[in-house]
Amino acid sequence: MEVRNGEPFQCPTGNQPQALGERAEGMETPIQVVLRVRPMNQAELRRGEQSVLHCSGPRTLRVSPLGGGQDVAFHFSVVMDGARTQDEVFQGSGVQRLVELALRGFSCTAFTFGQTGSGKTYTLTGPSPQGEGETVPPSLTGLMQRSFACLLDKVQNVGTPITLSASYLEIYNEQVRDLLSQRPHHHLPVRWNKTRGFYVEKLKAVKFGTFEEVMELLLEGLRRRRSSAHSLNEVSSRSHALFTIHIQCPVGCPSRPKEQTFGKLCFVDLAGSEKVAATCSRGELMLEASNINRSLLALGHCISLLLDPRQKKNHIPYRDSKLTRLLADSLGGSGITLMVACVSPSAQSLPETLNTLRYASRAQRVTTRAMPKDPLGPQRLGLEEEIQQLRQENLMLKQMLEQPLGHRASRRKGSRSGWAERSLYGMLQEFMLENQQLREEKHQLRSSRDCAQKEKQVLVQQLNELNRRLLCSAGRSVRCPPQHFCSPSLLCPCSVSPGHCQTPACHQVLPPLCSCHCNQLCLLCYAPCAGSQLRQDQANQKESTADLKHYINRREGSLLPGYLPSQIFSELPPLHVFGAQTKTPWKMEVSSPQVQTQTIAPPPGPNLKEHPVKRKSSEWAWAHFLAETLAKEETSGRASQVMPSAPPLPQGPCSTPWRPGGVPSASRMLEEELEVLRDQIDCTLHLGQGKPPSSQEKHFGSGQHLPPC
Ligand SMILES: Nc1ncnc2c1ncn2[C@@H]1O[C@H](COP(=O)(O)OP(=O)(O)OP(=O)(O)O)[C@@H](O)[C@H]1O
Repeated sequence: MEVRNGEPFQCPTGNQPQALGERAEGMETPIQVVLRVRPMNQAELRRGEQSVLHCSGPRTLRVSPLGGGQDVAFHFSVVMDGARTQDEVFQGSGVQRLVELALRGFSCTAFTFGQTGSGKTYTLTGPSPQGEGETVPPSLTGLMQRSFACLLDKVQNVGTPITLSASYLEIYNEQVRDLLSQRPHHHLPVRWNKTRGFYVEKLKAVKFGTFEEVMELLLEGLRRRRSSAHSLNEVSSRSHALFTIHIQCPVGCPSRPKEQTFGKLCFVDLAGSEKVAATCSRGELMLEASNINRSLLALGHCISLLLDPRQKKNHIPYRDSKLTRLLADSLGGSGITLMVACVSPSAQSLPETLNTLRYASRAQRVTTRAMPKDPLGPQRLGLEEEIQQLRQENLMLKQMLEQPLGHRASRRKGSRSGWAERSLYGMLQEFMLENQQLREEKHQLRSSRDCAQKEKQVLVQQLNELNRRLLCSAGRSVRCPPQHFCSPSLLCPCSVSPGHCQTPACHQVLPPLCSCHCNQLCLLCYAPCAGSQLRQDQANQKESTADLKHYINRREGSLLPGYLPSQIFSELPPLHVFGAQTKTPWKMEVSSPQVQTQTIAPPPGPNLKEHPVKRKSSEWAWAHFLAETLAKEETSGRASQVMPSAPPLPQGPCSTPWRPGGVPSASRMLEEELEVLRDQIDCTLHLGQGKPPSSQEKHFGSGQHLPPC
């Protein structure tokens, strides 16, 4: 391959688009590039600018730089200078061949490219109408009008009904507008699918059958197309415009008699690249110029990548702009493309002209694999039917989604989509039910946990109380000698830290454990009990002791003057001393809902009869102890011993005179009396426990402990 100007050069072979059509389909075919040089316009002539472009042949353009530099040659399929008429351009550019290929089902594109004011719109549509209602002279009409006429002429000659329709859109500031719509400012989205490639959704396609109809559509779009004036062009297009004719040929068409074809002929009038400084664009013009240049840059980038076969197989960034998306098929797909590069001969425009020439040189090396628009032929019919079915199914599913759930589930039984839907909704319902069950289970577990915690608190409280009782029982298991009653080594734990709790509420819960001073602590918190109650109890204790002393003296005093009672009372545990010894007052009476304080009826005595205070079990425990001691001493004969330290017998009336030798009978009487007293005490104590005393407990001996509380 020959290399010119540093780039590979493929020698043009005349009317290449026509040669393309004669070649086999599916072959790699380069983009055909026609270069048109417009004549110098009035402004350039007024400024006296020189021409730097020279056509040295039908396919060669030479650029002669100012200052006498070396000429640079560019070669294209066709090169046309400014003297060529519109008809010559149409005849020589190969557009007619494009029309033929479009009728055979190919997707054909002719687009113009160049800087602003270089003649692109002029080449495609001719000069702008000079006034309202003015039409372009037939001699000046562009490639489009001539192509329309050519197409309609061929269609009429085919003899079979061919459906023609046209759409016209512009890409203005990267927004697609329908130029045939009554709402041209409404933006249309660009979509893609496998069968159509990129396409504009909801783009209006208007059927036509005559030249007048299609010209009406063209003029309608041209009127709506955005254009503005700047320093280089009074009527400068500010958008890329795509006018597309859709050609639908039925089966039996001479070109492809066995299949239906869908050809396309698209004319693209690109907005011109421009330097903002040169056009003095400001505001909206500058924004438009920015968008135009950006999209043209994306187009040039795609073309550059399409030059490399490896890149072409990988990824071409068509999505960089709306323009490249809509030209994707024409550039790298199955279309046939003709590019008309327009340049100005003026030396002032040389930099932009060189850019256009380089751009066009690259573009003509891009190849497409030309294929009819509908290569599948009959298979397409089946695909279309399937597409139609899928569309209906899609529509149906959309309607079902809009319906209520229950109604939806009951419908469409037996169909595949209905089965899938039922499965999904069934699973959803199952999950919801399971979720609800788990929530309820969680709630129940929480309730059980709370109950267990409360139960645990109660059990811990009970355990503490049992521990306390156990410790108290352990401290009480060794009987204290009267003189060391509740010695410190045997103190129950509550006595270790007396006085730490002054809360009286818990002091009334449990019965007294024993008669030691641990009894005078709170059974729950081990705090000392209230002082007023202690004083009362001390008083009661004194009275109880006095009553007992009096009772014994009354019965035995005359027989054993000054001995037995005095000994007994000298050994009495200092109940009254406890209160005096301890600074903290003690409480002796403990009551609870379960165990009520038991009153004991004392033996009648001089003071007891009218004694208003009832005896408590703790008090009578003392009496029980004293009586038991007395009985033991009487039995062991200690009663004959005389205690010098014994206090004198109390003096008082005595109904029974004392007789020598009467001690045994008196002892027996006393023993009987003590037995009665013992029974009463036992009964009282067992009543405090809520059970009757056993026979064994009823006759516990002197060496036995007091029954547990
Ligand atoms: N071959 C030609 N013969 C005579 N006049 C021409 C030719 N080409 C262009 N002109 C004139 O040059 C002016 C600019 O042309 P045109 O509007 O087609 O440029 P353009 O490339 O489309 O510019 P833009 O990109 O700004 O739209 C117009 O007045 C047009 O009539």
